[in-house]
Amino acid sequence: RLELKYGAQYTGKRTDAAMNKWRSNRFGQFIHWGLYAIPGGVWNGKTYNYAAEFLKSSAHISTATWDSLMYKFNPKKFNAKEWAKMAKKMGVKYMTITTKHHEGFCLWPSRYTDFNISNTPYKKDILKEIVDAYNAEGIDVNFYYSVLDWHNPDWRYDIKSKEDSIAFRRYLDFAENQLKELATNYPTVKAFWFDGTWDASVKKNGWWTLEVEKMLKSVRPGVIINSRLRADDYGSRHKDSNGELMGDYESGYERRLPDPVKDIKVTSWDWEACMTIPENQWGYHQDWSISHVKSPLELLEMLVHATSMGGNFLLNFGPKGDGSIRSEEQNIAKTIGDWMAVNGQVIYNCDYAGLKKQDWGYFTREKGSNQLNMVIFNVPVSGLLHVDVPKGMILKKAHFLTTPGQQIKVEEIAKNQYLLHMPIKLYTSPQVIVVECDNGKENANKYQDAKT
Ligand SMILES: Cc1ccc([C@@H]2N[C@@H](C)[C@@H](O)[C@H]2O)cc1
Repeated sequence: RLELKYGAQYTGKRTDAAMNKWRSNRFGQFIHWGLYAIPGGVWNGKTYNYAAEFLKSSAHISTATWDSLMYKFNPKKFNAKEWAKMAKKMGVKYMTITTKHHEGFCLWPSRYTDFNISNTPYKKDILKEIVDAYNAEGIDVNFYYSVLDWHNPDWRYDIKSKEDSIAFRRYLDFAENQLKELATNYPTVKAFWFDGTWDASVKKNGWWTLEVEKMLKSVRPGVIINSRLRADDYGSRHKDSNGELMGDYESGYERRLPDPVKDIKVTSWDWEACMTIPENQWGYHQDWSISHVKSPLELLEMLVHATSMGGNFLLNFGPKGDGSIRSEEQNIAKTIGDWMAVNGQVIYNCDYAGLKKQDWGYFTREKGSNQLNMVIFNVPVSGLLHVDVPKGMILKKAHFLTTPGQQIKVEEIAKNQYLLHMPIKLYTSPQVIVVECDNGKENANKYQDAKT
């Protein structure tokens, strides 16, 4: 093991109330909203297929031109309460919003830069309106903050000279001041989601990433920090040079999920996957015909997949420049929300159940419960749902979550193997079966292993 000054500060999962709430939330709404939402991926009549929040670079727009978009930011259709109501109906328990993305524009009236909401025609503290509206709906609010900042002249991608290190040190002070401002002025913030930390300049300043984590936790005790902020003494990110996870949860899954077999080890730490609805658009893009747009059921399966592996799922919305939410996103919120209203108990406060992944879908289990949840996406033509149980686990009764009176046949077919007999019919939404189980029982060894 290497002696590290800026490595992981603890090992294992945090079990304090704030982290237990973060974990039990499971389902969150990501919101990417900034000046990039105004052009929405189109510049001088040309559509750029790359991520809309990168239009400044994909369309080679000068900083002066891009920054002048600030004078056009005046979301006439913005209504924080409507956003929060839609999120509530979708069934999210938390929301993470871009306070400042790579463009450097701040949604809050920061006293450390004029490139902020107070100098737009909108003027008001839009971040406060959003935080208050979501909190009023009982939804926790987390802040995304990009360390990478295209606007601030002190930003550096690498440190190649004395001037670079002097300028970048000014930048790090600026960023730390902004973060302290956010943690102080928005006291209900529950977590910070850092992005834009992959460049050499940040990797060479691992000390700063630990200083920021400590500062935020002293200003806002219990606050949760993602691993993506952190670099250690040797520039190792997310996990330190001893392989220990830094920050409070792993945030390496972006537009992808851990494999239920190959990546099963993620079940031993906290993690979150963030996901776009199109193939790769975080900010609003006018033309979603340029890539696959995930259906509500595809996204719902990802949410269940994440819960089944003990992780959170953060689904991204990109509001338009005028503050309205596009119809595809409204539809997804409604469809997922309708399912969550009936089946949310197999997501909220649920975790990895400890069983082997099966083709028909996913297992989840509520902490300390003797009830096993089975969420079925792929109904077998036989109607027979195969279950392999760990040694000592016995399956007893089962029923569809929505029809507790109607038993589903549970048949033990071999040592630690069961079949559940699912009625064969057309199902048009993911089905949930709850199974009463006993642990720590010795199975009657009535099954003979073959000799080979
Ligand atoms: C190469 C690359 C850089 C930054 C990103 C940002 N991280 C996501 C969470 C979004 O904020 C995206 O703009 C994505 C890809």
